[in-house]
Amino acid sequence: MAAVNPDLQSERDGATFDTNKLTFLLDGGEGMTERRREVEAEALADPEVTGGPHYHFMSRPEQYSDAVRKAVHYMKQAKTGKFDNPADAHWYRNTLWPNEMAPIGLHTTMFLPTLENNSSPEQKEKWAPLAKDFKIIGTYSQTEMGHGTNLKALETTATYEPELEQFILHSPTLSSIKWWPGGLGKTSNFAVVMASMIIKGKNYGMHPFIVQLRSLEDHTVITGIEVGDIGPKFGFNTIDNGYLKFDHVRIPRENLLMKNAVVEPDGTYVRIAKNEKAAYSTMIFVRAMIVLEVATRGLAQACTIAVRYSCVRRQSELVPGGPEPKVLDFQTQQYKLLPVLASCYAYWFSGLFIRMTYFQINYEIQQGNIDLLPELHAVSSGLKAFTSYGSMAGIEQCRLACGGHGFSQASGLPKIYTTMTAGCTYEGENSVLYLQMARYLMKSFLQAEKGETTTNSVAYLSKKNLDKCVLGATLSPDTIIAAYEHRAARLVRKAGLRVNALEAAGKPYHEAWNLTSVQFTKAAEAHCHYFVVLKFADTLEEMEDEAEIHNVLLQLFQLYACYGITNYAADFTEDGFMSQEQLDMVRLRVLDLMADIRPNAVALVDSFDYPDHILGSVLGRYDGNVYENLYKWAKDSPLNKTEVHDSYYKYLQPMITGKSNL
Ligand SMILES: CCCCCCC/C=C/C(=O)SCCNC(=O)CCNC(=O)[C@H](O)C(C)(C)COP(=O)(O)OP(=O)(O)OC[C@H]1O[C@@H](n2cnc3c(N)ncnc32)[C@H](O)[C@@H]1OP(=O)(O)O
Ligand SMILES: Cc1cc2nc3c(=O)[nH]c(=O)nc-3n(C[C@H](O)[C@H](O)[C@H](O)COP(=O)(O)OP(=O)(O)OC[C@H]3O[C@@H](n4cnc5c(N)ncnc54)[C@H](O)[C@@H]3O)c2cc1C
Repeated sequence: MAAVNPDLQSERDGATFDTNKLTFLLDGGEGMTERRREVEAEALADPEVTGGPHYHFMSRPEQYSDAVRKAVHYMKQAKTGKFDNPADAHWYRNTLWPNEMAPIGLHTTMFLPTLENNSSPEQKEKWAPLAKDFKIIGTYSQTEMGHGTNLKALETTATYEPELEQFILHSPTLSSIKWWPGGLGKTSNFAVVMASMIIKGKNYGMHPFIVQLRSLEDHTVITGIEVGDIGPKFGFNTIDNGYLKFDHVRIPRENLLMKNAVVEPDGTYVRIAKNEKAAYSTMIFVRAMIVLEVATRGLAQACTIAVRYSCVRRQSELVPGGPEPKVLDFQTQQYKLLPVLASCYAYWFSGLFIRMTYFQINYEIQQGNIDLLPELHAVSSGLKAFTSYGSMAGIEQCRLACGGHGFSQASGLPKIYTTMTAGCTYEGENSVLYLQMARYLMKSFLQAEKGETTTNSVAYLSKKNLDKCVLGATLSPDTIIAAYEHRAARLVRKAGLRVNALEAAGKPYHEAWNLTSVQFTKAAEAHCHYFVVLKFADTLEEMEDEAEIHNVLLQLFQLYACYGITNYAADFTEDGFMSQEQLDMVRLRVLDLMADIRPNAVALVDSFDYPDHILGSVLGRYDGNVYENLYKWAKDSPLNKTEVHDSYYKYLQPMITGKSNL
């Protein structure tokens, strides 16, 4: 391994805490870190994983094809049983497809979970082993060209025919063509298809059906089905997001996944699930996972790259006539990066929380207790929206902080950005999800107005909130939480009262709601912000005695909270809750906290523990040897394969010399 750039080494030498210990906390324990590192090390040593053509120097068809090669490698490994622990599989996949979507990504994240959670026991026994063993490869096909958000308006029909005990799948219009599902275009031979079920002329709404799309012998498309790739996108080059059109395709009655609703042979419809939105369960699962796995990890990688590079990059003067400083020593550079780094830690702890909560509540739901489903739906929707937007903005900030080299694919940042930003749209567009959370907030507000106690994430709505902020220079977590509670409660209340007032003035509820929806999305955002602050504070409180780590995490917590207050100053001050003096103090504390955190900046990103292969960045290399590797990168560019490019002979030569050597 090459020697570490002394500018980076000095940062590591100056850190006040042991990065390994912080890594353990982030991973959920020392044992988890060790196992992750083992899986990554094994993958990194495998030429099938790290070899192959250079991602950025391939065309899109080549990128897809190479991703399929890797998929086959993954499936062969998985078939040996080595990934029976889902976490192992996850680490392996992250190393195999760094910041890329795998062509079989939907198979593992949505197809298999839907089979497992929406099938009857007999169906699960039939389909899950086939999917687990990759004997069938599937995707989750819900969105249509005309509708992704409004699931009640999905047009694909599944019409039951009792005589033959079959459903007939059909795409009646252009807008009903399934559009976007990952891995649908070329890779999958099966899909869970969400279609409106019609029995004897009655529409029972969206239900999941398992449908074969392609032959298991030669991958040819099943008669009556048209399927293909939807073409180049903003990112996601390695995955074949697809379209799918049905022309009266017949499937057996048993292909309706029947955990939540059964259709008997004579066409009698029997609903089993207690909640009519039971068919939406896979979306909750994925939203809960996106917080940590997509939003936070993407941001953590971007922070790693930008912070390391900012300690290697020297530019301009800090002391007149003095040596060029590391750019991270400029206060403005710290202001670009350190609040983003603090938000990354904040999201991380919320991500761990929602992942754990999902499994706890889902277990209850599986036992038949659905009391906490609305809370889970609201929190997972809100956090998905809040963290994916914050990460998208943060990654872009990291790219800008890298100056010109940030614009090069060599930085790794464009790929991280385009992959991550899709998370603001898929699995529920962010505004739509904030509005789902807002429905929950409105209901909770009405409960609180009636004097009822609200619980869980909205417990603060029925509490007596402070009228005046008591935040002082010590920035104690309790006073910070109280300030965020006050802001969220006030915005929720203001929006709720406006709905009531508009209704009292004669507007129908739906109109009053739409006229308040901007306020409500802001209230939902404020609620999520409060929640993320709260979970960060909880983490600090639960930490065992690791004083050095506690100190630096407390600084990050305070920076996250203070930066949030300065960014949304009006929300905290306009009702007289926070004084101008307190706001001024908070603004200055942001600057002080950045100075406190600055010496640990590299250690804080090193603690994310990303191998260079996953970062895929010349700027963010662990060894900091940026310039020699930028030079090498340029030399490897396909345009440099020949001294004179073909286009010269084709176009320039005839113009310049009047002749052509072609
Ligand atoms: C780990 C990384 C993996 C990355 C890969 C991911 C690749 C991407 C895949 C996809 O994008 S798959 C497609 C995802 N699609 C969506 O997310 C669609 C978004 N739309 C919706 O979720 C819904 O349509 C809607 C916006 C929630 C509205 O639905 P609907 O019109 O049916 O609702 P209403 O009749 O208005 O009722 C709302 C009512 O229902 C409750 N509710 C909504 N969703 C759920 C749910 N999932 N679980 C439980 N309850 C739900 C909601 O709270 C309302 O309740 P009340 O307020 O009426 O009590
Ligand atoms: C990369 C990627 C991968 C995807 N993978 C899959 C997949 O594997 N399977 C699958 O089934 N789907 C997939 N999708 C589709 C995805 O789930 C939808 O695109 C997403 O749910 C948004 O729906 P839409 O496209 O209909 O947006 P629209 O709803 O058309 O959004 C357009 C605008 O309208 C606004 N809007 C819509 N409804 C409302 C409302 N009720 N109130 C206020 N504003 C509203 C939105 O906020 C947005 O600003 C994928 C999409 C992408 C980009």
